[in-house]
Amino acid sequence: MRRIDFFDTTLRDGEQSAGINLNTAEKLEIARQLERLGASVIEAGFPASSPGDFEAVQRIATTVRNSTVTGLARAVKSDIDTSWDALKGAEQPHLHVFLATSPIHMEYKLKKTPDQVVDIAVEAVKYARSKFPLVQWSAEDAFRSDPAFLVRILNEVIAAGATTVNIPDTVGYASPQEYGALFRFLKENVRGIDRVKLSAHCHDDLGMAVANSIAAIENGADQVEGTINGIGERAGNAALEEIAVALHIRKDFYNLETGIHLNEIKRTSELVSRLTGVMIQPNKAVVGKNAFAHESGIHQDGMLKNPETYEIITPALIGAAKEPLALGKHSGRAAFKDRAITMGFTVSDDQLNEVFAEFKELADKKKEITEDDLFVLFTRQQLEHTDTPIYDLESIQVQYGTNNVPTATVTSSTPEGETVSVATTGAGSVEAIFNTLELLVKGDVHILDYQVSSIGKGRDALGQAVVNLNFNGKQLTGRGIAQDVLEASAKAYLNAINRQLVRQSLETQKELAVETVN
Ligand SMILES: CC(=O)SCCNC(=O)CCNC(=O)[C@H](O)C(C)(C)COP(=O)(O)OP(=O)(O)OC[C@H]1O[C@@H](n2cnc3c(N)ncnc32)[C@H](O)[C@@H]1OP(=O)(O)O
Ligand SMILES: CC(C)C(=O)C(=O)O
Ligand SMILES: [Mg+2]
Repeated sequence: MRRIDFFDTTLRDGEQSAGINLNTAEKLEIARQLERLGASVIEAGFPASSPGDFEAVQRIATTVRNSTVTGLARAVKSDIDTSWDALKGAEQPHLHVFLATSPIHMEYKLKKTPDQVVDIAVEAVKYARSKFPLVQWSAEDAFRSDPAFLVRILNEVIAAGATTVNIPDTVGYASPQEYGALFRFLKENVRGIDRVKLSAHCHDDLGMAVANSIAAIENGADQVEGTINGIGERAGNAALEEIAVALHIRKDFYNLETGIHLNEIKRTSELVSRLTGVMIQPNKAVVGKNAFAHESGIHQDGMLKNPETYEIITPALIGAAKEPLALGKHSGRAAFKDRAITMGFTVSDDQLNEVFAEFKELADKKKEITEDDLFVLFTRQQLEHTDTPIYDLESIQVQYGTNNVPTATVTSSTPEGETVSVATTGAGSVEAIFNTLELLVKGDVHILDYQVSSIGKGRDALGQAVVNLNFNGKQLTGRGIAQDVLEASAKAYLNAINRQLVRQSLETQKELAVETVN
């Protein structure tokens, strides 16, 4: 049976979504889960883009063993060298190098003639192959490129040693029929195309990314690229879970295999949603909370008589139906560790002891510990473990009354090691908190977006706040969780700031290390 490889770019193109920034611990958790999901290739980041991305790619490359790990590079020697340093520890070092081929990108963005673009692409692929056994070359904005020029440059990069060639619809402009026809045309006209892997990479600007990816498969693509939950730049990328499930449910029609473990889909989707802070729309295909909810009487009647009347996918197929062991204040470490592993976390014994103590404290406060509560405990422990001096919220007090001006008082330790108390007012309680934190934090902060939601069900559910802000010119997302949404909001604000402080400290350490070597 013909096999389609799944190339997951959640950690690279997915992270390019406005407002998402994942640190190394978060990226590693997602990468491990993608490995369990059965992704053939995991694009872990863009090593030359920042020290943080370099570190994440390097950690993932040396940790993941059952998926090929790759990183993105421009057709520039220094990007390729940096990527080699990040990826050389991988089981099978793989580089993804790209260069735009459409007239508009070549003329206005690259300021190069088509001849120069061919030369640069060939040189980059040859140089990459002198280091990497596997090199994927992507023709950025391929769909808006001249097909004859695509044939020419693909002939050349394949001759130069590319092992995969990718034909992206970078701006999500294609229709399924046109995108499929382009793949058929390239299959028929490019020299040596059957010796390399042919890949499709679609964006969802017109809502056709999944349909276009499947059209490419129908016309000869060996690999599809996309992200979990379809996250990505602008309207996002093709949602890999939708492609995998569509190929499985319509196996009668497509007769293809993918290597994707479908029962890991739900867990992967939730992990990505929670770590990126990007909620899944309830009616989203496959992983939306309503994807299996039957609400109307006629549908419910049909379901009771025969579930197949209205259900073409079962929750069990994507791993959504498994009932976990209940955890509460009487539970011990064994069940707790088992649940951590089931939920996709990798915890050392020391980490486990630390989180277990927090779990017991929470279990004393709450009737029922839900999977959402546990998720918060595991991620908080992993994400806030840092030696970098940061802001650490000690207490918060908010005075609110319909006839008073809301006032917040915050006490926090600062990166300088002092404990500071600050108070000020705002139009509402949240604004008072944010205004107070603005006085506390050294630097320029602007709030861009703010959302609160409850985690789990019931009156004692935890509150989650997500704050998207600009700190000294950097766009950052912070999350905070607490029993009270006001405390969660303050924590989310400081979490965003602290993430940047940790990132800066990492960059300084890297620079010092380079200076020492030189
Ligand atoms: C379709 C895609 O998703 S492409 C991937 C997009 N992802 C990202 O851009 C995220 C990571 N990017 C970054 O961190 C930064 O853009 C960097 C580190 C790569 C480069 O930063 P800077 O050196 O400041 O350059 P800047 O981003 O302003 O401009 C990009 C430069 O790369 C050039 N460039 C763009 N694509 C390529 C390519 N594939 N190969 C070679 N050069 C390229 C541009 O023409 C521009 O060159 P110019 O400065 O001579 O005009
Ligand atoms: C870097 C390339 C593959 C890309 O993301 C695109 O063209 O959309
Ligand atoms: Mg893309």
